[in-house]
Amino acid sequence: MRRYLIGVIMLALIATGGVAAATRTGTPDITGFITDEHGRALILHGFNTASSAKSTPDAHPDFTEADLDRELRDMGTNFVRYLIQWRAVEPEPGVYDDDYLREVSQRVQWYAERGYHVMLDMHQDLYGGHITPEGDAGNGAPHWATIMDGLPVESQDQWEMYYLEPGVIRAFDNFWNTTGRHPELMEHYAAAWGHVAEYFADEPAVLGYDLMNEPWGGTLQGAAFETGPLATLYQSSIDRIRQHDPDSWIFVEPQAVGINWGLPSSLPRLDDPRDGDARIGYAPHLYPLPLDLGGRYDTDGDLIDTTMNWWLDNIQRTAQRLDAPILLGEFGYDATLPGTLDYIEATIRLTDENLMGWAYWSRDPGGWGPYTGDGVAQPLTSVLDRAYPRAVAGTPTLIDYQPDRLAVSFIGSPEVVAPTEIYLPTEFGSRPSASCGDCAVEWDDQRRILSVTTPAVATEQHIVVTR
Ligand SMILES: CN(C)c1ccc(C(=O)NC[C@H]2N[C@H](CO)[C@@H](O)[C@@H]2O)cc1
Repeated sequence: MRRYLIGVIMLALIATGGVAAATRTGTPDITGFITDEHGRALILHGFNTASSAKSTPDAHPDFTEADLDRELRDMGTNFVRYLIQWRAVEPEPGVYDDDYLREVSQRVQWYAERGYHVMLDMHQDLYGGHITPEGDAGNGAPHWATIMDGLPVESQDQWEMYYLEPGVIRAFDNFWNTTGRHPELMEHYAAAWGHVAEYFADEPAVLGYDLMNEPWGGTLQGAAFETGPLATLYQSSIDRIRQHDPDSWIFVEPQAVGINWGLPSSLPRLDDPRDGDARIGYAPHLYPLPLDLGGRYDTDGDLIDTTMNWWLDNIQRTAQRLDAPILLGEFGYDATLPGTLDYIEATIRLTDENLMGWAYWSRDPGGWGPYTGDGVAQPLTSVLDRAYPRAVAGTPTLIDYQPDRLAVSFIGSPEVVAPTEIYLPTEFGSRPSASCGDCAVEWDDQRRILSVTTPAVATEQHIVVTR
């Protein structure tokens, strides 16, 4: 049955022109970079932290400062897609819980003190916890915004199937105002983002905001959804954020269904009213359909590679339309299955080749995660512990990682005088050497970061670090 489904999907993807990208050649289609306050291009490596925030009463992830120290020591990450919940931000209509935001801020400080960049993800799955009386399915929206008009939600063994329940579809249709009866819900959501941005506008560690996790259009799907209420919500949220926060990056996601798998998105370009260059980022997720159907990279690797290339071509096409840099907001799989570590490595190699950052799904303990529930490191940590350029003093043109060396090339800039920072795992030893032409090199053995200062000129710079 699974093979049949995969065959049908291949035909569908071929029909949509996806197969045209099966054999990618040439230089990557780069649509800009996420930059820091020094003008450096950021290559972000980190985790979604954490799925547990969906169900904890206080909406904070089960994650401690010691957990972060372990992650930094073991994998040298510099980024977090940090899950927050609308239910906690706005527990009653127009009433914001600043105690919750203060508690979020305390956790943001953990990251700030360790040089991380934080993206706040207004996370939802299945609309919200109030789609079932037990609160055991969805997460995100508060009770007052969950309007199902009495339609049923039957218990489901597979969590994704809740999305097809009449009550859940109606909750989404009321939120998107597809019913025409609740325009206030999207207005509340955008205003909540305005309040969050007002709270964090002066927090330098907060890189930006991911406006909605994996949007679902209810009865409205595809282009009608993405160019309709989804674009409307994004634009009103951007406008609300920019009333308080002129400089943070604002990230948008396509609808999850189809695009996670490799199909094209119709998301339209959005306007950033800030002074200066737009700071809108595109943050799609990657879950190749053959894996979603229960495949494994050791047995279905060729098809997975093909769909990953379709995914790449389609997200780059959307990013060009949005004129936005790409950040892979989620990817991951059951790391206890044969082949998964090779899949994860292949995904990270794809992000290197296309000069994009990523957030692994997720930081939670368990088969997909880097640690067991007892904090014991899993083999996944070794795959994710990989040399990479955290910040680049210009426009990156190459990231080429091999087990014994890392090559980074970029076009320098007179406006960027801060050094290029490269994280090196312990395999590179405590005295790594770099060839970098006319440059100055500084090694921080504690943080395992090599700082390379190159001429601030608009010529191509090449750094090669060897073990
Ligand atoms: C039917 N719909 C709308 C649907 C189905 C499946 C996913 C999904 O697997 N998403 C991938 C991962 N992302 C979330 C967190 O953002 C995780 O719970 C999923 O494993 C999303 C939407």
